[in-house]
Amino acid sequence: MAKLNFGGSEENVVTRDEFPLAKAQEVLKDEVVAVIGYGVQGPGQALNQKDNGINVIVGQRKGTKTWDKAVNDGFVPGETLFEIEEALERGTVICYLLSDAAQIALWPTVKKHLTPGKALYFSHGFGITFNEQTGIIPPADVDVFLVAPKGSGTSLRRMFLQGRGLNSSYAIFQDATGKAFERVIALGIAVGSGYLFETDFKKEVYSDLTGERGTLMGCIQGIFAAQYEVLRSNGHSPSESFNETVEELTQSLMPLVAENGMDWMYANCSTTAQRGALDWWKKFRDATKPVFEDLYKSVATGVESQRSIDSNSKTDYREKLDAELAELRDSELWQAGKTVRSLRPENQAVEA
Ligand SMILES: NC(=O)c1ccc[n+]([C@@H]2O[C@H](COP(=O)([O-])OP(=O)(O)OC[C@H]3O[C@@H](n4cnc5c(N)ncnc54)[C@H](O)[C@@H]3O)[C@@H](O)[C@H]2O)c1
Ligand SMILES: CC(C)(O)[C@@H](O)C(=O)O
Ligand SMILES: [Mg+2]
Ligand SMILES: [Mg+2]
Repeated sequence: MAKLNFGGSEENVVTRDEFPLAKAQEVLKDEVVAVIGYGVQGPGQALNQKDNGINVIVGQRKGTKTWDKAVNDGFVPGETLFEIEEALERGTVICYLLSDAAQIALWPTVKKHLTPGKALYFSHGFGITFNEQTGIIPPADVDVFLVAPKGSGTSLRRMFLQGRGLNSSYAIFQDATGKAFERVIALGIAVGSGYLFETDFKKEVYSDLTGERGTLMGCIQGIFAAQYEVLRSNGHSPSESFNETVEELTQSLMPLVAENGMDWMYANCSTTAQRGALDWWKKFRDATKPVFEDLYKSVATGVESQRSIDSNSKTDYREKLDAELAELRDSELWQAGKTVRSLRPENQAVEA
């Protein structure tokens, strides 16, 4: 394991150089990896493992759309695709990739099949950290660990197909066999991680819930909406407001940040823009920091996990989420975005 310097702090990181795919295949050669759940992470992780030569099976409810999706993706009923209980029975590693809320309902069934020496794998610290809310308390004689890809399962799969890798964090909650470390790292490599950085279950879930509610998803939509509304109320057209809020960010500036950091992106903009951005970023930090403090508190006190469990355990949770997504999609901002996206030359070429 390499110790790398992250801005002055040393952290443990496992890279593909020290743990190549061949080693992962060797560690997992006698394992049956059962992926339970085929939503967003399920397909990404199951397909990457399949393509990496791991003995992977999928557990799904027959007659569901996701069962059909697994078949279309190449999983064969009776060979590599089974009803959930049968997959739980066959699996020596159980990748528990139902939604965090759904994991609660299926837990008694999963627990029944966790015989000594098996491994219980999560992609989030949620179920274990908030076990007073979830009731997920594994038996002592199984390994329990997580590999949490830091991005969507869709990106995990796309990047794998491009020969790239998404970074993931890993954590071991319970090492019953003495082999938890090699098992979790092998799985991390097999699911398509570029590298794996060490954390624990609580830190993973606190940071993840904060990030997705914060800059990654919640906050970014919030600041997009705020700037767009100010531009619109001052007489700017929808296309101009959208371009100056979203399109330029995703198409031009964020790729520069991804490539070489914020100062590199700044340096590739005018000195006028640099002067203004350097003057204004601290005001935005100071304005939003109290909101982030509230958010972290809400995560750490279990308010966010409880809200997620309560809303996503309802039978109509999907319809409710879809209705709220449609509201976003139908807003002027994102409708303007739809037209702007259609004007991208590469999209016009596709339509032609
Ligand atoms: N979505 C992501 O890209 C992502 C990224 C990192 C970590 N994670 C974590 O990975 C895990 C899986 O997340 P996901 O987003 O792939 O889940 P998801 O919301 O897509 O749901 C996964 C599966 O659960 C099934 N399901 C829902 N309710 C069920 C029930 N009552 N009984 C049986 N099956 C049911 C769904 O049909 C689906 O097949 C979670 O712990 C999540 O936090 C997700
Ligand atoms: C993809 C995310 C936001 O990183 C993940 O945490 C999730 O919950 O879907
Ligand atoms: Mg998350
Ligand atoms: Mg995340």
